[in-house]
Amino acid sequence: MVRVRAPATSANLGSGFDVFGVALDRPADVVSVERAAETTIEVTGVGSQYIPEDPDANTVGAVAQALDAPAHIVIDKGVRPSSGLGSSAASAAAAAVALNELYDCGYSREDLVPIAAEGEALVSGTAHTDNVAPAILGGFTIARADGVTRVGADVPMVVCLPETAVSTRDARDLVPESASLDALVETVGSAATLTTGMHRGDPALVGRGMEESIVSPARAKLIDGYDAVETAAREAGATGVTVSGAGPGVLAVCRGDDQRDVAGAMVDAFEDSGVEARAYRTRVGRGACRLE
Ligand SMILES: Nc1ncnc2c1ncn2[C@@H]1O[C@H](COP(=O)(O)OP(=O)(O)OP(=O)(O)O)[C@@H](O)[C@H]1O
Ligand SMILES: N[C@@H](CCO)C(=O)O
Repeated sequence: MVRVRAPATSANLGSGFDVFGVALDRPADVVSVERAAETTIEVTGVGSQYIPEDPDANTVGAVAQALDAPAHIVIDKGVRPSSGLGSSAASAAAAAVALNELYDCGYSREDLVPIAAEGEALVSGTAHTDNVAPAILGGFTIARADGVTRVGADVPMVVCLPETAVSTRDARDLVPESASLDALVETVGSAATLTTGMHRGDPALVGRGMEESIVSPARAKLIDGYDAVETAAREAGATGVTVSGAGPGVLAVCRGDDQRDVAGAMVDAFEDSGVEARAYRTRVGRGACRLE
């Protein structure tokens, strides 16, 4: 048996829609695989009641098929589905790494990124790689059609998760089909600022670099209390706040000593808006790893 842990991830970071992603040091999924004649799946853990065990409907089934690696697969979910924390990607990334070892397929970590993205195509309609890339490689990743660039980074963050669900497929329908040149210029400036901030481990630059006005404002409307949560997080010291992935999770970048205050302020602001929420104090973390 091979067991692999793959972390939650936050995609987009505002200015990098479908391109940027970070691995978070928690929460995470753990996937165990054993050789079998045909693929079967068992799901336990957070939100498992919402996750299909049919291999044709689960992201790990798509990965087993892409690798031609049938297995009995047990998924222990730590990352709640439809959260904006790359739940579907965490399982797919862990399965890709585990099945690659189980069957000695010999793929590199980079090779496994588009294979794991087959799971994203299954659940969201597009094989976007911005969650599976950091889930497999760790750190901050820049995912393009021609490959992934990884930047090691260490920046404190808070992700606050309201007790509501947003499907990535539905949230993708809200993304505008076109944008003005002004909005594009702002986004390019932000993306460059964010990338430099990740290189330097500078939370102020990363926070400023998340600003954009094309995708996140449209999606924030799906999250009850979003504006109050953003204001509260900034007042508590966050350098930047945006929708995590497709939402409803909200991502805030912190300096470090203010992480507890930011987390508390975000939970309180959600609760003042009538929404239960929990916050994770986390940082940019490592990618999928084998467990003994
Ligand atoms: N192994 C899996 N883990 C989680 N969700 C899965 C899995 N397999 C299939 N799904 C389905 O995928 C959907 C959740 O994926 P979705 O992309 O909407 O959320 P997410 O991964 O939490 O968010 P985001 O991609 O925005 O970070 C749910 O409908 C769920 O049933
Ligand atoms: N880039 C994707 C990430 C979702 O996980 C989106 O925002 O739709």
